[in-house]
Parts: sequence; structure tokens; C-alpha cells
Amino acid sequence: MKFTGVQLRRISMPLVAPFRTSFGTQTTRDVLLVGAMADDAEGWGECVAMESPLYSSEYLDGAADVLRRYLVPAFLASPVPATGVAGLLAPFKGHPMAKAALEMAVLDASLRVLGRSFAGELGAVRDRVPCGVSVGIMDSIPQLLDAVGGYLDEGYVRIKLKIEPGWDVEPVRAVRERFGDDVLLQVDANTAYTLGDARQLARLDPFDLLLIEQPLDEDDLLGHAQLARQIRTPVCLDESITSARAAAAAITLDACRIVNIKPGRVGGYLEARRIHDVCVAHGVPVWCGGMLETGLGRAANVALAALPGFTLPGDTSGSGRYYAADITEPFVLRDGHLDVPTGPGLGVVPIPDRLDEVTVTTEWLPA
Ligand SMILES: CSCC[C@@H](NC(=O)CCC(=O)O)C(=O)O
Ligand SMILES: [Mg+2]
Repeated sequence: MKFTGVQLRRISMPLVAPFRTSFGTQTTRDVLLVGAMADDAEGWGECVAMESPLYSSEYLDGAADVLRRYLVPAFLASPVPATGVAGLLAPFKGHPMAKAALEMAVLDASLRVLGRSFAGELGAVRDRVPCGVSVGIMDSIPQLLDAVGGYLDEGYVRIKLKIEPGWDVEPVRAVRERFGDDVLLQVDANTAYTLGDARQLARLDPFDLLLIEQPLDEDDLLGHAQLARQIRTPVCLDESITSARAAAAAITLDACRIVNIKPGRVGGYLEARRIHDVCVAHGVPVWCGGMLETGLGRAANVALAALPGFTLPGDTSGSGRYYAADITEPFVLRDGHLDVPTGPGLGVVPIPDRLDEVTVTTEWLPA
């Protein structure tokens, strides 16, 4: 396979509704796409970095810069197989989301030539996955209950509520009172609390939550271990799990009992699989997190979510959760599940007209 170059394409996708978390409110999702163009195939990667460094230290323009100046030239100078991309890029410190996007594009191109799907390559054991949905912080409890009711009507099998100090026990209590105890329910704090909030977080214990996601700072494994001894709700980590090694450390320190796996956060789908394997070896359930991906990243996430250790519904919602029109054929929920793509590579491709409608800039980096 001979790569002729790499395309960096910035797109801007309006959200169907504002999405508010403890670190801010989004109304559009700006995305950096990476196109790995070879003589016999093209592959696509999606960089999940946000426009601003609010979820993690990466941000879209920084990812574009490190790809343009370091990662893409290193790859084009010595085009290794997809399994070699992470090692080739390791000398460049950090930037897991940028690295993940390039690895994903190379993997997609390679698998298309081989006629192999992402699901087949990663080791999927299911042909459809149960889907959860992430629900933002709202202006009022009634507004929240309307949103949750709508998602349950759509068939989502698990509800995740974004929380922050001042919006935690009340919304959880209201959802339980309105929709009952059988709804699979969890919360995500995006690092908004401190160990000093343990008593407040323990007030969530009576609501039988599946988990509380990332209550404390990304680098506070010991704090999460101490918190886990003060609350009954299982602690799940997201931002803290940056690699398989970090997952092993978090589990060994009893900092978490569940792991949210996000390929972009950990440097790619191959590292994501390694984290899955570490967690399975420790008996720790995992689920697939989301970064408001377009259908490209969504396709890869759904394939990943079909691996055996993904025993909890992920944030693998339908395309319509965020976008009125996706850049690929939309992912549509059916009986609360999404079908795992079976075609070569990602199994989906960007629809040229849709892609052009949302494109802000494109750059060509020739081999
Ligand atoms: C803008 S919030 C992105 C990070 C957040 N992601 C979600 O809540 C799920 C988003 C999705 O459905 O893709 C998380 O911390 O888990
Ligand atoms: Mg999270």
C-alpha cells in the first residue's frame, strides 16, 4: 500500500440542541478529520479533540498543528502498517487524540484493502450493541424529565446524566421518581468534585446508580480510591484512563471498578483494545464512551463496543442524538441497539455532498 498523502479537514457540525456539561455548553461540534490517501484505498480518522482544551489538554487547532508538523510527516517518511503507527509516533509526547486519528485513518485504509471490517480486526463478538445516551445539564428539572422521557421513548437502554455541584441529587431523584427504579441510570461529573464533596456524593447512593463517572481530577487516582471507600455507587473513570498502563494502575489502586474506554483519549483503537484486555483480565466491566463523534468515529466505536468485555451500554447513541444530518449514512437506533458495521474498514464513508456542506478548511499534506 503506497500512501500519496494525508488530508486534514476541519468540519463544523451544528448540534440539534445545546449540550451542557460541568465544563461548558456546546452548540456546534467542530471536528478534525484525517484522510489517509493511498493508491488503492482511502482511510478516514476522526480526531475527537474539542475546539477548546476543556475536556482534556488537547484542542482542535493544536491537534491539527501537531499532525501537520510532526505526526503526518513522520508517517509519510516511513509508512508503517497500522499496528506500527503508535510506536512510530511514540517519540512525540502526548497528543493521544491526534495520534489516534492518524492511526484510525491508516487502519481504515489498510482494512479496506484487506476487505476486513473494524469489528473483525478488533475481535467483535456481537453484531449489534445496546445503546446508552448522555443527557446534559439542563435549565430545570421539568426540562430534564422531558429530555429523558424522549430518549427512553426512542429506546435507549441506559440514561447518563451530566452532573456538577448544585445539579446532582435533585435531578437523579427526579428521574428515579418519574421513570422508576428499573431504568439503568448513571452520572458523569467530568472532574467537577473534590474529595471534600464525598458526603454530598454519598447522597446519590440510595438511587442505585450503575456508576459515577470521573468525579475527581484526571490525575487524582488516590483521591478516587479514597472516595470509593466513602460511597457505595461504583466509581468509573474516564479522563484518568489514558492508557492500558493507567488502567492497570487505577484498578490496582482500587480507584475504579468500571472503565469508560474512549479510543481518542488513549491514543487509538488498538490501545483501546489493550485496555479492554487489561480490564477483562481484572474482571472490570468496560463500556464505550463518546465524544460526539460523526458517523466515522461512531462506526469505529460501535465496532469496539462489540468486544466481549463491553458489558455495559455505551455512549454509542444514534447519529440523531447530536446531528440533524451526519456526514455518513446515519446510525439509527433499532430496539435500543445499533448494528455493528460489517463492510471493509469502518464500513461507512463520508458522503461527499454532506462533507462539503460542513467543511471549513481542507489541507493536503503530500507524501
Ligand atoms: C462534550 S462532552 C464529551 C465527553 C463526555 N462524553 C459524553 O458525555 C458522551 C458524548 C456522546 O454521546 O458522544 C464524557 O465525559 O463522557
Ligand atoms: Mg465522561
